[in-house]
Amino acid sequence: MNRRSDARPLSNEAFLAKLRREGAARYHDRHPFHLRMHQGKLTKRQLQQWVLNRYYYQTRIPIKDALILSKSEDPAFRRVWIRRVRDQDGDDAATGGLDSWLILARGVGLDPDEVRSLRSVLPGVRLACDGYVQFVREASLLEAVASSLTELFAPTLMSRRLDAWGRHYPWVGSGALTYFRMRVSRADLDARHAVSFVMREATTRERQTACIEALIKKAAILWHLLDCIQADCVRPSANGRNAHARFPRQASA
Ligand SMILES: O=C(O)c1cc(C(=O)O)c2c(n1)C(=O)C(=O)c1cc(C(=O)O)[nH]c1-2
Repeated sequence: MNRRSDARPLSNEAFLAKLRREGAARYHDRHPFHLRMHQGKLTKRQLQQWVLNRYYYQTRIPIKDALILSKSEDPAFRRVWIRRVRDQDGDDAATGGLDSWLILARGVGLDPDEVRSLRSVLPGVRLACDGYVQFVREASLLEAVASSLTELFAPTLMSRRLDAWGRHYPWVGSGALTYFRMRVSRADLDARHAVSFVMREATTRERQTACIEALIKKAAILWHLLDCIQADCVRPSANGRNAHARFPRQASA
């Protein structure tokens, strides 16, 4: 990694191209668990395990975004960024992203209260998501914003996911997929705002390098989350069938 302070900053075009290249190469759309999901190869229980564990990630998002808010001295920045907290928490108890995720949980046959309780979240998933919050807590505002740039790749993944779920898992029902539908445009909007901030603030090569490293770190966190889910529920058992360890309660209705 080039840390020389006399290296000239990349142009915005070259910097953004490098962010895209480094991020895309590591983004979790390529993870074997996602590939299996998109090919329709996940069982109902594996899909449930993903939904249950990913909820923990969702609950960390508004917390890390509140940390980012607290790092900014700029009302204009905060005015835009605070929308991310509201997007997840909603204006009331039934309108936010977290609630949409619980509708998804019910759609895949899970008990939303069980999911909300977080008590069945895998330890490794907890560590990965807490690692994201910890990173943002300790990072500069610029690095923290740069770490959100995995969202550059999220709209394409959401569209692919919507298509795959409609095709391969029709039993889930289209109404349960509102969260993904909503994220296609929201992630795009969020990423655009984050990109313009990063382009404006990363004025030296060192800062640009720190942004790229932050994005790589975040991509690794998302990847590790899926590694944990896969290790728990996709690993082959001795007789060649998938093992389903420690499974949460099913929805009663
Ligand atoms: O389902 C996904 O694949 C996925 C990926 C990402 C991402 O790429 O960071 C986010 C989300 N979902 C998401 O729902 C979300 O709210 C979100 C916020 C952030 C962030 O870092 O600020 N990433 C993501």
